[in-house]
Amino acid sequence: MIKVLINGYYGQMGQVISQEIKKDTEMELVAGVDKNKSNNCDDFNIYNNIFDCNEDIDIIIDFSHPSSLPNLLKYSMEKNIPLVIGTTGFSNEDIEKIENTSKKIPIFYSANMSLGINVLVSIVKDIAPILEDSFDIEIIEKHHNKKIDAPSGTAYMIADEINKELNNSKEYVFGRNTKTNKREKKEIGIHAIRGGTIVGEHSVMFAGCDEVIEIKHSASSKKIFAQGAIKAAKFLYNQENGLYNMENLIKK
Ligand SMILES: NC(=O)C1=CN([C@@H]2O[C@H](COP(=O)(O)OP(=O)(O)OC[C@H]3O[C@@H](n4cnc5c(N)ncnc54)[C@H](OP(=O)(O)O)[C@@H]3O)[C@@H](O)[C@H]2O)C=CC1
Ligand SMILES: O=C(O)C1=N[C@H](C(=O)O)C[C@H](O)C1
Repeated sequence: MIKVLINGYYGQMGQVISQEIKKDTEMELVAGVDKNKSNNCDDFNIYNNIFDCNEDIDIIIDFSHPSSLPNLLKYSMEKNIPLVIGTTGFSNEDIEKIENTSKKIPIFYSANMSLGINVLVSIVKDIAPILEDSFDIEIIEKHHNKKIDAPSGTAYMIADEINKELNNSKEYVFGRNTKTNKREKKEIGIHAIRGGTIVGEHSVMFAGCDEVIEIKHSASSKKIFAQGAIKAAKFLYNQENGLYNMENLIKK
């Protein structure tokens, strides 16, 4: 059995992942970490501080908050435990720290663990260079009203992947709000909507003259992310040090 610690255990994702692990025959949840909240549940301990955990852990799954990153990386590195990160809202410096730490332990990082979004990314990467000359690119994401970061990690990931295909020629414009400037060709517009219980929607629009192509992914349950994170954890368990993402998982 692969022994798992969930960081962000009492969060929405932490709870769904915990339920999914309970149904899994190859994995066992042995500890949880969450800020401010600790309860001794029936089967295992929940810690406020990851450094209080001395359990035997095979893999850590993190869906929490960027503030958790320094301790998470330090603990995983000191104990030599592979780490799956699903948290979003990281700064460029945070991403650099993740990259550096992945030279010492295996790390899997993806802002979106669903198969569908990762297929969407590969489609838009293919068509962006064909459409670039005559179509404007806009990304619209919609999420629940409890989401902290905006725009979503996935919206950034989609924009970055498109931009790489276009030789980083694009600039991002977030939520248009101007009375004096019209849209420029070099822009990718990124727009965030927050409301109710929307699980997660991402739409990439290529708007041309008299025609529009819109490619959209809609999540109707958090289970798709939890199941993706569990697959990622099983994949990462056998990997060498390095930074992995959904592309590595899908292509394996
Ligand atoms: N990659 C993917 O596929 C997906 C990524 N996400 C991302 O995962 C993250 C969590 O999402 P979600 O579960 O909905 O959010 P929640 O706010 O419901 O859960 C986060 C949990 O982490 C806790 N937390 C906050 N800071 C720390 C810390 N320093 N150490 C340990 N725990 C901490 C929070 O406590 P408190 O409430 O007290 O602050 C909360 O219990 C977000 O960044 C979200 O964008 C979400 C879905 C899919
Ligand atoms: O906070 C969420 O809920 C989600 N966050 C991720 C993101 O920021 O892209 C992924 C998913 O869309 C759900």
